[in-house]
Amino acid sequence: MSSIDFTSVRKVYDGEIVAVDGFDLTIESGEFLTLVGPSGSGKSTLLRMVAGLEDITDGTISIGGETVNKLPPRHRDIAMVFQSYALYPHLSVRENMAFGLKRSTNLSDEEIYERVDDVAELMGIPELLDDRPKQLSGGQQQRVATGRAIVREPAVFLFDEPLSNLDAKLRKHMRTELQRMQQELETTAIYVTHDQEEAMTMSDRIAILNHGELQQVGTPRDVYNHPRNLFVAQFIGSPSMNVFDVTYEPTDDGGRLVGDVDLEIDAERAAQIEDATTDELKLGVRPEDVSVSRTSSEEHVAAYVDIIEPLGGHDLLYFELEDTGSLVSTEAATLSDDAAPETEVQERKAFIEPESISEDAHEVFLHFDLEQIHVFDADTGLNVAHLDELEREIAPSA
Ligand SMILES: Nc1ncnc2c1ncn2[C@@H]1O[C@H](COP(=O)(O)OP(=O)(O)OP(=O)(O)O)[C@@H](O)[C@H]1O
Repeated sequence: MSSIDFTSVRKVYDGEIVAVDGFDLTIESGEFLTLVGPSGSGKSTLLRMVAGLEDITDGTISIGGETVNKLPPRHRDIAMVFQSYALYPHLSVRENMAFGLKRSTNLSDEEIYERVDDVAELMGIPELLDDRPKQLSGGQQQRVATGRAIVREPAVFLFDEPLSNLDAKLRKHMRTELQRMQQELETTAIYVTHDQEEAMTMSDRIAILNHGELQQVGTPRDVYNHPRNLFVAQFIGSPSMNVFDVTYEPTDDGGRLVGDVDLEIDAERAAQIEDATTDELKLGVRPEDVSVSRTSSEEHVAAYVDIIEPLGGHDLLYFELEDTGSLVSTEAATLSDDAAPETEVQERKAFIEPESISEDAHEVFLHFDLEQIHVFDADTGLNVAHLDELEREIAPSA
């Protein structure tokens, strides 16, 4: 078990392409940390620098307290699992799993095959040990590739999108398997993925990257509920957070957000907004924090039903705002046929059944849960709830 420390890590390719810029992070021993971010944000570069497959332009990376910048990959005590499983086609599963150990340790054949048997048991593949890779399904090959990494008992696992070649169902299954395996072994792991659902379900913490810079690191719940900036807010969560352009107007007992929508806010949030660098703000609200009703109230936003996407367990509903035409998504439970009538959800659902969309009565009123809204400074993208925290970072002695 080993912690991993990144200190001011920077990577520049060809003297001009800045792939990673001033990356600072400590991954605790035994932690499962996922790196997410859009394509080109520097995830693979970071992973490859930990593995020793890429030079570090500036800064240091330490594993278990030892700086590894100049250490060759084979001395770093890491094992990497890639998107392509890279199994040797002419070797059996048993030989594939034993291959690395035979080359890099002084263990006897007997000890090596004993370890291979134990790991095959852990990965649920003992009956495949005599097969060749081409006889295996994608999921089975993935297990062998992971098993081959585990057999080496490394201090650190590095996963580079290991599930992206699998179909959706198998992916979910393997996600659970990898989690179980990691909990059992308690090996420090860095996992790179595009798939934010994978990140949310598997990780102890998630680090979100954009343009080579760390945007936020925290538990899945933390980054979802308290996004530090607009980028994180929109990147994490599916469907994405709804975002509106608004400006702020003070009132006697708080303030109002006015623009695409018009909402009253309390004094605490008003005080946060007053610290923003600009009057231009972005209001964010997650789909599950928007509710729909037929009746108007003081704090509502008038909208029209646009699209209904049935997703099985629930429906995803899209509305167009009456005044501005902005689209808003929200979620509603799908009703079973025998659900009690008169429930609020059923009434809501009945009101927006597709048949009713063409009728005049399809105007609805959206209510935002004011406790759950997020406000961002449009210039800096920062969540106004984090502005004072940022000031402390900039001027720690103040
Ligand atoms: N060998 C290389 N030479 C030059 N530029 C590179 C090299 N590898 C990566 N880059 C650039 O560095 C930046 C970060 O790339 P990287 O592959 O780390 O991103 P990523 O987040 O892993 O992307 P993806 O999700 O598409 O794999 C990109 O601009 C990319 O074009």
